[in-house]
Amino acid sequence: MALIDAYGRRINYLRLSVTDRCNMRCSYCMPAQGVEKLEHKEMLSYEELYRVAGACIAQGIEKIRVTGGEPLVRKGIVPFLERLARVPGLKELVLTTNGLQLEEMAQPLKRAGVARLNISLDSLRPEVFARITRGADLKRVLSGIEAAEKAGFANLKINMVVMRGVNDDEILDFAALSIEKPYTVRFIEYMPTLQDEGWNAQSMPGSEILARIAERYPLLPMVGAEMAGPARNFKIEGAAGAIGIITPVSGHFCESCNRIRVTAAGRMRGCLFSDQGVDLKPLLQSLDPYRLQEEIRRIVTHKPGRHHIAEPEAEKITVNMSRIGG
Ligand SMILES: Nc1nc2c(ncn2[C@@H]2O[C@H](COP(=O)(O)OP(=O)(O)OP(=O)(O)O)[C@@H](O)[C@H]2O)c(=O)[nH]1
Ligand SMILES: C[S@@+](CC[C@H](N)C(=O)[O-])C[C@H]1O[C@@H](n2cnc3c(N)ncnc32)[C@H](O)[C@@H]1O
Ligand code: SF4
Ligand code: SF4
Repeated sequence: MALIDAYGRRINYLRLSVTDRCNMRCSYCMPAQGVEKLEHKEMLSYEELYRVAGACIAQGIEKIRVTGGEPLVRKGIVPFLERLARVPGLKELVLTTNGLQLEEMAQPLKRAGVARLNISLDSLRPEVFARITRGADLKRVLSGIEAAEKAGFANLKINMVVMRGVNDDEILDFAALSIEKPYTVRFIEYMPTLQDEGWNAQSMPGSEILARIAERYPLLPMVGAEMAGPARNFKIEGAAGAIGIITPVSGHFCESCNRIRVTAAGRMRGCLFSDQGVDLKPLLQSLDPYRLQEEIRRIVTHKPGRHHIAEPEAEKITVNMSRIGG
């Protein structure tokens, strides 16, 4: 079965946020005081998440990315992933993490059947990293990345949100990382999810990021893989890894969007930047197993064509990234 939306886009990728809790407080993701936490009963249980994932896979989802908050802080995550990885029809189970717990968890995640990891890392300088994350220890994340490599995770992706005046002076250092290491280092435009004053001044267009890298290193364009996310990829000649640019603000990739989301509060939504969605909890109580599948199809049918975040006259909505999962 295939899920096709009103714009003819094939939806085969689910981003599943398993918790709103996080052991970092990145400045671009949450306000300094943090965000109001969900109560445990407001979140889906693993059993419920498993049923939602199963219903999505039965409808045509082939790739699930587990995210959060920080997915690795939820107790029992490894057995849950192990069970999820075995659902027939699921081609790829992948995870996005801040890397803080990978030193201990990389091997168990590999054994559980997680195919790939994307790791967020916004600075290679301890003080800058601590400032952006409001206190996290860079060393632990770097050891976590190493542990992931040792555990056998190939094609690690490193996600860097570029912020002008904060970490843009490290763009070339991150690009150089892709020369030595077989990682795909991805530069992400800062999105106005918090509607914070001055985000526009900090958000750096992908074209400028690319130009800075291309000035120093010749870049070769690469072809995108099937079920790939939103990045455009390049390679520095002779590099072990690759470079990706994700431009949700300056050049949105909505026309090729292939995803739906489930938030930590158990809402399925069609678009990162739209409030439209459905509360899955009552559907999971229903005795009719087809109601959940019908609602998944309805969300896909009504999926918005695109976001309008870069348009000054558009309605401004605050997007709680740690609940939605990015
Ligand atoms: N605007 C927008 N941004 C997205 C979307 N999906 C992911 N992102 C952002 O892209 C960045 C990277 O996301 P990841 O969690 O690594 O997922 P991905 O890029 O889909 O990963 P791959 O499947 O490995 O390509 C994060 O900043 C996300 O918030 C999307 O559908 N719309
Ligand atoms: C919400 S986090 C959840 C997973 C995990 N905690 C992590 O940080 O990788 C998922 C992704 O969203 C990205 N993100 C959060 N807020 C963002 C923003 N305002 N602009 C761009 N990317 C953002 C993060 O950099 C991260 O790569
Ligand atoms: S959810 Fe991810 S991006 Fe948000 S504060 Fe936590 S580590 Fe940072
Ligand atoms: S903003 Fe919405 S439509 Fe555009 S790529 Fe993201 S989820 Fe898809």
